[in-house]
Amino acid sequence: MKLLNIQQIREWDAFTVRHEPVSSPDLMERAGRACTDYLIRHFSREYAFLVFCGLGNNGGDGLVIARLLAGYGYRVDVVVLKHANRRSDDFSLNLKRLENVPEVPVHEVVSGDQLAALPGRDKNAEMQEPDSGSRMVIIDALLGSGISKPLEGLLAETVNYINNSGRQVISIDVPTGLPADIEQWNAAIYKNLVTAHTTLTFQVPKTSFLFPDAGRFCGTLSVLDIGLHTDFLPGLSSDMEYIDKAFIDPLIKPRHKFDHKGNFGHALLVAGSRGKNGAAILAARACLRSGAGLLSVGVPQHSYPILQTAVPEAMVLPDNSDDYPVFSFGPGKYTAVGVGAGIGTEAKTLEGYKRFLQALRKPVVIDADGLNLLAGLLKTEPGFRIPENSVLTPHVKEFSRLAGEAGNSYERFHHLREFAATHQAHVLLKGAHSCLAAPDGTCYFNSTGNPAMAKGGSGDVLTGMITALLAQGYNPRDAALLGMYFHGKAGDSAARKRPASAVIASDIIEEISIEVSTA
Ligand SMILES: NC(=O)C1=CN([C@@H]2O[C@H](COP(=O)(O)OP(=O)(O)OC[C@H]3O[C@@H](n4cnc5c(N)ncnc54)[C@H](OP(=O)(O)O)[C@@H]3O)[C@@H](O)[C@H]2O)[C@@H](O)CC1
Ligand SMILES: Nc1ncnc2c1ncn2[C@@H]1O[C@H](COP(=O)(O)OP(=O)(O)O)[C@@H](O)[C@H]1O
Ligand SMILES: [K+]
Repeated sequence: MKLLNIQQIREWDAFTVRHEPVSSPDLMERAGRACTDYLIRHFSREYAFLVFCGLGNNGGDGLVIARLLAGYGYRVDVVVLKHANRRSDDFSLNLKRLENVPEVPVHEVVSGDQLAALPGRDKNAEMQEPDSGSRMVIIDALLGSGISKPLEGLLAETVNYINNSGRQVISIDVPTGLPADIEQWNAAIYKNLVTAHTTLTFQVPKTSFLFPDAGRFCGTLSVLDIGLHTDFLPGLSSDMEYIDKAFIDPLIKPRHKFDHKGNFGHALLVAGSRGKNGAAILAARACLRSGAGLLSVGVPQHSYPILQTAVPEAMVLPDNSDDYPVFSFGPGKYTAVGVGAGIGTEAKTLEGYKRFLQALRKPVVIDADGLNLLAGLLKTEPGFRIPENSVLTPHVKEFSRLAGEAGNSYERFHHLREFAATHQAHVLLKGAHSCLAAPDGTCYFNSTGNPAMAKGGSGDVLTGMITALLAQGYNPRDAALLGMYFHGKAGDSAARKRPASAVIASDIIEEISIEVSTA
């Protein structure tokens, strides 16, 4: 899915109105309907809703949601915040429609002192007397993608009220006060924003949601299809993609009846050192679960029995050293290589690693200490070149060793693009929305994964997965995208079986399933 800026989303909206055709109020109805469907799936009628509406179209969405929820028998109160004189036509129309639903009280707020009189203000009383009222959820439909400046006055006070309410907050389209385009975001200026538990956004994620500094205000993100006209998309230019099932499924190559292991490549992983054999084991298991035909693992000698025992499906290639790898073997006959997880940064490792990379003519994934050593090589040896067909998988700290520190996540994104282009490498910056930068400047943001994966060893699993995909003949871009997407998906499956804090990297491996899914 292409990622668009707000101007493009507005044009898409207008295109849909003209070409479907659909009236603008009907499109708003559709948006409100999609949110309501989500809400009734997630909340029983024991919950009540307090819907905060601004005077623009985001507020209009809130009014539709309130009307529809009431139709399903939920208790709903609406707060209309009179923060300006103007109101949008579709807002006015929906306020009129709500007049025909007498069971939904509408509270007009013109000044901050009225906030204290709103329903559900005393959460503690409700907790002590469970029968006295339903659990209340706040719907934030104050402002959406239309914000033009930082919030002040009544809007800022209301945002503050919402954030301190102790209630679950669900933002419609955009958390109020957050600029939707990352170019507009500036943490020093935008200080009054809703911090949502969930954001229900229309059609596409907004770019600011994907960067940690700004995206942290969104909570869990849910992208709702409101049926904007797909004919609009081919004519659009965007060098940012959001990777979802529709993008990924066509990339997957099927297996055929007469296939044999020789068709799926021979991967080589060079990983682990004394005290870090776990990295080699995790990468090796993940590699095998991701479809490599054969796997050899190059390890220092003390690791030999450990690997043979822990991963019987893999062959083990003992190095000419006891504690850490020195790359006494060459890149040889292998189809693809994964290098770096847990190898350490000893001088002898660096020496062997440099020779190894210079001789390498196969696709390679470089991770962890492999990246730290590479950062040193790029600094001390100006002529040193990253091998062709490389996929680099740094986390933020590793990336800053390669490309320098950045002041914020958007600046880091520019460094990422620049680095991928300069070195003609695919660089996958890991995080909540991992981002793959391709040498041609296109950036691909991941949609899968969750905080259960924030634990040592998750990255080693990703290395093993991408190595396997390269070994099977996927080009570096597709191997990195499939690895990134299915790694997150495996993490999501693992997190459905256990609390997030209890998920470990081995659980992610158990859930790896690289296939076209029906769900
Ligand atoms: N295609 C789609 O995806 C669809 C989108 N839809 C919905 O439309 C929403 C966008 O609606 P929108 O353009 O009316 O803008 P919205 O966010 O309601 O606010 C604008 C109002 O707020 C004002 N204002 C702004 N900043 C301010 C500030 N700091 N302080 C004070 N005032 C400020 C601004 O005033 P102005 O800047 O013009 O003076 C104007 O009056 C979108 O998020 C989604 O929910 C769906 O209904 C259908 C399909
Ligand atoms: N909050 C999160 N949401 C989604 N994915 C996450 C989150 N935290 C970590 N991950 C994923 O887990 C992996 C962690 O990798 P890394 O930091 O290299 O860990 P390690 O080196 O300890 O194995 C990355 O692929 C990252 O995208
Ligand atoms: K909002």
